[in-house]
Amino acid sequence: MNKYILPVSVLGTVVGCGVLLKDHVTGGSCPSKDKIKGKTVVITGANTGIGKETARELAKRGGRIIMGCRDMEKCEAATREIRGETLNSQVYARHIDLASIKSIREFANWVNQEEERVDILINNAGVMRCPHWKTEDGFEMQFGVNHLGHFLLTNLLLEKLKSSAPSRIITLSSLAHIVGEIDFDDLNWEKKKYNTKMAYCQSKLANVLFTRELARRLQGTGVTANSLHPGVVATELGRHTGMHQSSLSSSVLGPLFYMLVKSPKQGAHPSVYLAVAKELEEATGRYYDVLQEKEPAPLALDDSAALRLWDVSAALVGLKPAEMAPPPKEEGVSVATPTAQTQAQLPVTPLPEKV
Ligand SMILES: NC(=O)C1=CN([C@@H]2O[C@H](COP(=O)(O)OP(=O)(O)OC[C@H]3O[C@@H](n4cnc5c(N)ncnc54)[C@H](OP(=O)(O)O)[C@@H]3O)[C@@H](O)[C@H]2O)C=CC1
Ligand SMILES: CC1=C(/C=C/C(C)=C/C=C/C(C)=C/C=O)C(C)(C)CCC1
Repeated sequence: MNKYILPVSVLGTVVGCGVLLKDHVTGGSCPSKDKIKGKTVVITGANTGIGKETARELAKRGGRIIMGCRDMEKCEAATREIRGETLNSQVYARHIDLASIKSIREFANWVNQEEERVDILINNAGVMRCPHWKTEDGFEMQFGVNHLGHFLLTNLLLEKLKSSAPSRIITLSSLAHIVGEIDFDDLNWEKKKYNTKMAYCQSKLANVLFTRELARRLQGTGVTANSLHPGVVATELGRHTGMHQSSLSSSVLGPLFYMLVKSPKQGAHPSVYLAVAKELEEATGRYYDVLQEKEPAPLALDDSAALRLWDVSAALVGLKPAEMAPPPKEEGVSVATPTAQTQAQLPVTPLPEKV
């Protein structure tokens, strides 16, 4: 046996437990008690986990909550539960599948037509370490749902957010962004061997870079954009990791994990804080590690990568220049015209005709 394996494992376990304990201790309560009566919240992936607890807390604080989910049975069950508990009747279930451009456009059209305002958009839905699946439009699933889906949704709701200003966009990233890299030559994992962990990390780095470029484009509009890591939270996110199938996990590691990590209710505190706190009304372009503003990883501070990702993402999802946040005035024309390089990134499956 390699003599380093034992000390490295022990050190890894100690550091890992330290991170979990720190999260557990610091995730105790939401620092803001501000209410949001009269405000409308759109939140994705709200039928379970962090999203459901965020929706519940924001409903308690008086908001009108639009829960965007892909499984309507689960979504309606969650809205019934939240309405019953909070006595807030303005909690609604609406269909959105972030793995489908068509579905995202239908959801956004519905919100734009039916809702008077959107004050808070929470890009919460996520998928982690799934097999090498593709979205309806041919994108690698984690990049497609976690980044591209929210990129498109956010842009399609921007006019509504601007007309409701001051308003806020919150995107759930992860500490996992630190190990992520954006492979602009193969965003969809078509050329190299699929690595499901690194695909998740790439998508979470994309969340931070997207937020950075979005905040830059939204300067002066009254719409802010921030991203966050919610801590390590016991949710269904690990459903594709196989942990629940292993007997060691279910007998020993599972219960230990649940004791150490945060509950979904605690995991919702950062999203709620960024959504409601009066003192954060002008905070934008920031990354929060749980409740603390932190500098993200060096790759997440790369403005040219953020701009390039915006450009490629717009081309991939077929977002027209008139539909997206324009670059700041001094830069002139939109950067999102497809170039030879972005064309090369287009999915194998053709985009739907009506985009
Ligand atoms: N839990 C943790 O420790 C951490 C979580 N995060 C981030 O927090 C966010 C919330 O995750 P969490 O609550 O933990 O995970 P869960 O798996 O419990 O919840 C994820 C939600 O996303 C939804 N979702 C997945 N795919 C799609 C899709 N194609 N269209 C619409 N909705 C979809 C799920 O719907 P359905 O139930 O139908 O599958 C579910 O509602 C994610 O962005 C995650 O990356 C970041 C760091 C740590
Ligand atoms: C432990 C465990 C689970 C949860 C795993 C989770 C919730 C992992 C979270 C991952 C993180 C921290 C992602 C960061 O971006 C299951 C599968 C529910 C079943 C039982 C064992």
